[in-house]
This record gives sequence, structure tokens and C-alpha cells, in this order.
Amino acid sequence: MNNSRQMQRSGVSTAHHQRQYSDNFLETSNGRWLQSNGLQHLHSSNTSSQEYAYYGHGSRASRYADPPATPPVSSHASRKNGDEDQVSSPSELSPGLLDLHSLDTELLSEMPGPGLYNGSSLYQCFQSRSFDDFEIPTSKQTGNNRAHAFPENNFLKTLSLDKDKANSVAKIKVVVRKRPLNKKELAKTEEDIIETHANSLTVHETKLKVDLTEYVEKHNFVFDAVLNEEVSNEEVYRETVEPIVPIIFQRTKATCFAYGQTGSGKTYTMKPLPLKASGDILRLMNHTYRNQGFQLFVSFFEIYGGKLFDLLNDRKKLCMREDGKQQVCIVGLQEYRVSDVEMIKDLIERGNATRSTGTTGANEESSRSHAILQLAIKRSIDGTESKTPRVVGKLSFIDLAGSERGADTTDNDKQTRIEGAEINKSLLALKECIRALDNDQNHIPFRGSKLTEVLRDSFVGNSRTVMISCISPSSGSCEHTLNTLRYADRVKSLSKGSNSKKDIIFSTANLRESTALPMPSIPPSLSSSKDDAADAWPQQIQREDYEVSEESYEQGKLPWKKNTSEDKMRKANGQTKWKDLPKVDSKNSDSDDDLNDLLQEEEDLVNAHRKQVEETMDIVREEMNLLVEADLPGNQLDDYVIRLNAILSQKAAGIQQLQTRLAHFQKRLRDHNVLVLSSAY
Ligand SMILES: Nc1ncnc2c1ncn2[C@@H]1O[C@H](COP(=O)(O)OP(=O)(O)OP(=O)(O)O)[C@@H](O)[C@H]1O
Repeated sequence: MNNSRQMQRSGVSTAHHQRQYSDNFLETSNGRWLQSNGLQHLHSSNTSSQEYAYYGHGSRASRYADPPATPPVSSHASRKNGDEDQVSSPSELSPGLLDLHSLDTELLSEMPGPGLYNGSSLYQCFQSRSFDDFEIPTSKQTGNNRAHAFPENNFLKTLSLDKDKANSVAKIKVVVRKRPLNKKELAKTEEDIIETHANSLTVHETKLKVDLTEYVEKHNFVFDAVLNEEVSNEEVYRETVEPIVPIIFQRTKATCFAYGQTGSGKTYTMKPLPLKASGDILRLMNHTYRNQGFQLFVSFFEIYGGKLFDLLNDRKKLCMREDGKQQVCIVGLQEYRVSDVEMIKDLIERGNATRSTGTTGANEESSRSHAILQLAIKRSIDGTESKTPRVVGKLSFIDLAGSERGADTTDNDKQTRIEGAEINKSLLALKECIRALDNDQNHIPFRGSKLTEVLRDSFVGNSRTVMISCISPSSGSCEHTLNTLRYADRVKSLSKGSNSKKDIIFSTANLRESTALPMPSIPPSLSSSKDDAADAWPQQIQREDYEVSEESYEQGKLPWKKNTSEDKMRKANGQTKWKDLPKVDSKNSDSDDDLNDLLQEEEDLVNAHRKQVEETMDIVREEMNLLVEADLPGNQLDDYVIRLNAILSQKAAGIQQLQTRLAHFQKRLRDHNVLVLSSAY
């Protein structure tokens, strides 16, 4: 069905492909790019930068198309209110070439910093508009209409960020969003197995022992933020995108993507973000950067089955080219110049309505494509509109296809399986790129998929990435949820800054205070140990040591929330091998303390060791999941195996070091016992 739809559409787009040629246009930058790439036959008399502007603060009647910075498109200038056809009419739009990344990618040199921000005038200008049309009111939102129409949010504070502060915005931020149980899950009496804390969460996975008794395995994860089911879309925006909006004006490219299994809330989460962001961008353009010649452009396309389709141009098939500087260009992509939030909203709605959906084994209305909406801020070199504007910064929103990967492999529908393979391939490639960036590798495997090729310029240079991992709380989705969180954990480990280490300590404190959950395996005592071997503590353990899993053996399926004291007891009972040690009298209390310290250290070490092994197993499992059906070509597969081997070797080295430390501690314990025994007799 999708196939035929696409064929129909591509048929239409072929018809649209008839272009007028103009030698003059070769004078433009896009034309030059075409020429330099031997593609002059593709060039159009129009750019794809469609004017979609209307000034006069939102009055549709006063909308007019601004004289374009590039060859003009006049036919749609008189687009009437609500007349979508006029806008989308291919003959009117005359799709041209959007050199999204080529010359545009050479960002304009330093922009003047934000001027003095006058919060009240800004408020006055925008108070009549609402930017929250997508927002679902929550119980927390009171009847303060004024506040709702113009949320008195962090943005006002963010506006006054100077460049230094902007630089302090994390390069990679990983946020998890948990959705509420849905009706289906409630009807099946599925349990909520996700317990959230400030910036950590625990997954309570029910497992079966060999004797078929149930037990709960807990998996703890720490992220930059964890948003529970009560958090509104407005708060999600504040936590994720709002802080990066001002730095788009500082020659930065930022990407915000949602990852998670089908039905986990990716679209629900992503949909309102571009609109809110463009509202904030326009505010900055109209106030802080007033009269500085900034322009906002919107484009929206999807990657479906490895091919690109323009969501704002009747799903016209697009092609991607790489220029001599290895910059990726999307040929023919429509880009609309916008200066009003309402218009952006129209465009987003149009694009969303055009997205590919199909039926999968996992979800009837599943998005099987990656949807990419880009907000580009441009400015011509001299700040006027007489010259072709160039990209100053870009904000990309990516609603990824469902990450359930292997789930559809049993599906009989060939098309669905091919889609699944493509999705697996791109998610694998995305992670590979992130991993390569993490390791400061010279070679970033962007070519692994269309998705990563498109994102290439958003990851290099001065870039920011926000990943929102969407998870279902339901026990039935446990495996997918763990996969999502592990993927997010890998992305998180990219963050080399102070964040991750701080998180561990913070989280440890949190966990110790609030529950008797298993402790992360690097307690302060161990990391501050004066023992020589402490220096040999593998680096990656400190960095990646987020997930701790501990089996708390339970007879029957007891609700996890009630188990704290039992867990404590079990933990104590777990030390049976030491309880037969001869008792020493109270005079030996110092020795007791020493012994306890040693026992604690040993237990931590054993936990860390087990965690390393588990993590390694997780990596292998996860990679296998991704590889299934990814259908990589031979050379990519070889590269992939080499990289995976390197990671596993690193893990093996970490495990080896832990084993050495363990042997060392056991020797100390034996010595200690001999000492205690000899003093006892
Ligand atoms: N935080 C939330 N609060 C309330 N409802 C939610 C939330 N997240 C998701 N939903 C609801 O759950 C359903 C599935 O969400 P959504 O379509 O966003 O999932 P998805 O991850 O995009 O799925 P797919 O990958 O199949 O497109 C929708 O009906 C949506 O309204």
C-alpha cells in the first residue's frame, strides 16, 4: 500500500520536476554549487526557499511575501488565508534546489551578541498571541490565561544569556520521558514498572528463576533529566529545547531527536517542540536581534525506506548529493521563509498529515519513517536582504521511527520487513556515529545510513544534541524499554563533561536517601581508596557506570514498592560466606571495623565486576538486536565488527583489572583473618 502510494507520489513529483532554466541563476551560490558538481542541468530558476512570510504581527490579512533573497517566486505571494492548495501547488512553488548544507553550511562569521534585553517590551509585543496551541492543559496549569498565552518561562531568563553561558549548554543532553499507562495497558492490568527520581529511574523487571518462582530485577539508570508521566509538553520543551534556542544565533547547529519503541510517545513529545522553538526564535529575531537581517526558514522531510520525501511538497522524492567539501545537500527540498508562528503551525500540520504511516505487528498506526523538521536561521553577509542569506544556525527536530527493531521480523509483509531493516540500519548508524564522536575518531561513519548523512553537519563543529528517550511504563514493554534506556545510556556516555560523574554521585546520594535500591558500584570509599590498585581503576567504569542491576529474590510477584527492608535483609544475607568467621570479643572492635570496611569494599568490587560483565553482555545483546535485519553490506559489516571488537576488548580489559583487584582484596582479607584469629587465640 505504501509502495503504491509512493509510486503515485513519485510519479507526480517527476511531473513537477520540469524546471525553467536560467543562466543567471548560475550566478547564485546554489547555481555555483550545481555547476561545480556538474549538475547545472538540475538547477532551477527558483530557489526552494519559498517565501511564506507575513509581517505585521500575525495578522493574516497583512501577510505578504517578502522579496526573496534568491530568485523570486511571485506566484504564491498572494496566498490567501487558509488556501492550502495555493501554497502547495507545485506549479506555483516551482521546486528548486535547496543547498541546505553546502555553501549554507559555511556558517556566517561571528554574529553580534544579543543586545540589551527588554523583557517588558517583548512581552507587550507578543502577549496577544498564544504559542501553546498544542499544549494539553494539565491540572498544574491554573486559569491564568495571560501566563498561559505567554508563559513566563525560562526563556525570558535564557534570552539574557551571554555567549559564555550559551557555551555552557551541554553538548549532549539525554532526557527520558515516561508516558502514562494507556487504556489498552490498563485493560490488560499491566503494571507500571518504572519508578522515577529526579534524574534517575529504576526499571523493575519481573523474571523467572529456574524453579519458575518470580523475582524482580532492578535496573537503575541516571540521565540528565527524567520526566515522569505528569510532566507536560511545556515542561518538556523547557527542559530540552528552550536552552538551546538562543545559541542557534551563535553559529550553532542543534539536533533534538526522540527515540523509543512504537507507541512510547515520540510523536506526542516532538510535535509541539518546533512550534514552541520557532515562537522563541521569532521573539529573539524581533527583539534582541531586531533589524539585524535574520530570517527564519522551515523545511520538513522524511526518510522512509532509505529514501527522502519532502513533506511540504506533496512527498516529492528528494535526492541527496555531496559536494567537493563533503557537505551534504538535499536537492529540491522546499524551504519556506516564515515570520509568523501561525504559518509555521500550518506547515507543521501539513507535514505531519503527510507522514508515512503503516500497520506493523507492534502498532496499528506506527510511524515507519524518520521525520526531520529543520528551522534554519539565515542572514546575508551584510545584514540586508539584497544578498543570498546564509545559514547562521540550524535546529533540527527528528521524530525517529519506532525502535522495536526485531519485533517486526516475523511479519509476513515484505514491505514491513524492508522498512524494519532500514530503520534498524539507521538507528545502528546513528549510534555508531555518536560512538565515533565520543571516541574523537577522525572517521565518523556518517555514510552508514541516509539519516546519519543528513545529520552529518549537525553533529560536527559547534553542535548540540538533545535526545529524548520515550518509554512506556508498562510491564509488557519491559524489554523494549530496557533497550531504549541502554541506547540512551550509550549516548549519555558521550558526554565527556563533568555531568556524568556528578550524576553518579548525585544519584548515589539520592538513592541512598530515598530507597534501599542497590547502590551504584563505585562508592566513594572505593574511588578514594589509597590502595595502589585504585589508580588502575578503569576509566570507562567511572564514566559508564550508570546502570546497576541486582536480583532481589522474591517469592511470588510482590509489588516492588514494598520491598525495601527485605532487600536490605537479603543484601545482608548475601554475605553468608563471611558469617562463619570466628567471633572476636569487643576489644577487637577496631578489627571489626576493619573487617567491615574490607567486606564492604569486597562487596562493592564484586558488584562492579558483575556489572561490567552484565554491561558487556548488554552491549552484545543490544548490538545483536540492532544487527538483526539491519542488512548491512559486507564492508560496513566488517567495519562494524571491528569497532564492536574494540569496544568488547576495552570491556574485557576492565573486567580483567577488576579481577586483579578482587584477588588483591581477597589476599588482604585472608591476611586480616589470620591476624584476627591469631589475636583471638
Ligand atoms: N506523555 C503522554 N501523555 C499522554 N498521552 C501520551 C503521552 N505520550 C504518548 N501518549 C499517547 O500515546 C499514543 C502513542 O503516542 P505516539 O504516537 O506519540 O507514539 P510514537 O512513539 O510516536 O509511536 P510510533 O513510533 O508508532 O509513531 C498516542 O495516542 C499519544 O497521544
